[in-house]
Amino acid sequence: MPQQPSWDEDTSEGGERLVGAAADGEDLAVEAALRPKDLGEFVGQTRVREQLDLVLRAARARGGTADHVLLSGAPGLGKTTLSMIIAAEMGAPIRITSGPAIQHAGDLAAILSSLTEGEVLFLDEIHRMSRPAEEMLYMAMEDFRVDVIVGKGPGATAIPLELPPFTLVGATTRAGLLPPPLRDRFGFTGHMEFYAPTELERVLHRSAGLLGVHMTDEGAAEIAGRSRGTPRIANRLLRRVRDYAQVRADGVVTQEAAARALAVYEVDERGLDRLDRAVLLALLKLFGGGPVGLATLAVAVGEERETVEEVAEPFLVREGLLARTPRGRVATPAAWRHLGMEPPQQPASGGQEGLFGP
Ligand SMILES: Nc1ncnc2c1ncn2[C@@H]1O[C@H](COP(=O)(O)OP(=O)(O)OP(=O)(O)O)[C@@H](O)[C@H]1O
Repeated sequence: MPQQPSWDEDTSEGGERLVGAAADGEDLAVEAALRPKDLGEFVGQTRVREQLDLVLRAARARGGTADHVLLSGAPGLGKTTLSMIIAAEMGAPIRITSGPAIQHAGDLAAILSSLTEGEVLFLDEIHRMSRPAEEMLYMAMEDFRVDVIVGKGPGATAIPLELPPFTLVGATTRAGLLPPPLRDRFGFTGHMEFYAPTELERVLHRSAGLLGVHMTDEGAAEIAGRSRGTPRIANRLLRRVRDYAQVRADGVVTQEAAARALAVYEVDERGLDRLDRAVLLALLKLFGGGPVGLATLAVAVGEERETVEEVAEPFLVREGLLARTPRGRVATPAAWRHLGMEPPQQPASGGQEGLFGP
């Protein structure tokens, strides 16, 4: 059974890796300038964009606020950007917070009671909110009302507080993590997909234009192919290639400059970095392609078990280069080919016929 990688895992050390999907300090500094401002500028995600366009147009035509929106998908695919676009398209202000920042129901009550009519509340990592806050949110979403508890013990009283209508935009890496009562209160759920290389090329051309970087189509294609389907990574790689082009070339991001620059940073043509390749190499060279247990594999690459499992594996699984099986980790034929080796004729010991089948 192929495993569904969980995007949460890909974030753990994301900020420290050039190909990590979580935002690092530099990303945060430049991302504001690169964010598309309306749905027309937002590249890709055709289905979500069309569905959202209908939701927003209908709300505008009714002169009301838009339904609550849930956006699910891996980090760096544009959930924050989309929430800002929702606010802009509705001509409404936006308040941004996150699940981990709301640990007490009182924190949430304070935010909700200060919202203005029609305001968009963006709640990132909504699955990480505390239980009491979550329960308060149910009522706020449905009835635009919260009960503020005053006092403690038997003398505690609930004071109802009316809220102005608002639009909650929740973001989560996995919609499945949300309790059904919360999930059901969203009028619309958009699933963000990884971007196709041609879409990332458009993201890159747009960013290059905004950053004043000269880039050829081939240069964009070279970076797009290494960006792991993620606009945040594409923009980050673009900045590193721009540096290289400035210092070692004539400032233009060509295919050659991009390939050379990303070789310096050890990001290969498929977007694998040093750690990803070390895991695959150990699997192929030391264990004949597996199956091998995670702990053994981690020792072989000199990394913590969690680092291999949470940082390297999700992308390798997603790319179809590695499979997690009940008997251990197994390299697929694509992994052998990616590292320039011939896959064995017979399945590696352990009967992985499925992987080597026709
Ligand atoms: N569809 C898109 N078109 C153009 N640029 C995009 C698009 N999606 C994302 N980006 C760019 O990628 C960067 C990261 O996007 P964003 O912060 O919205 O991702 P996110 O899904 O909210 O990530 P996280 O879950 O880590 O908060 C933004 O700076 C934005 O410029």
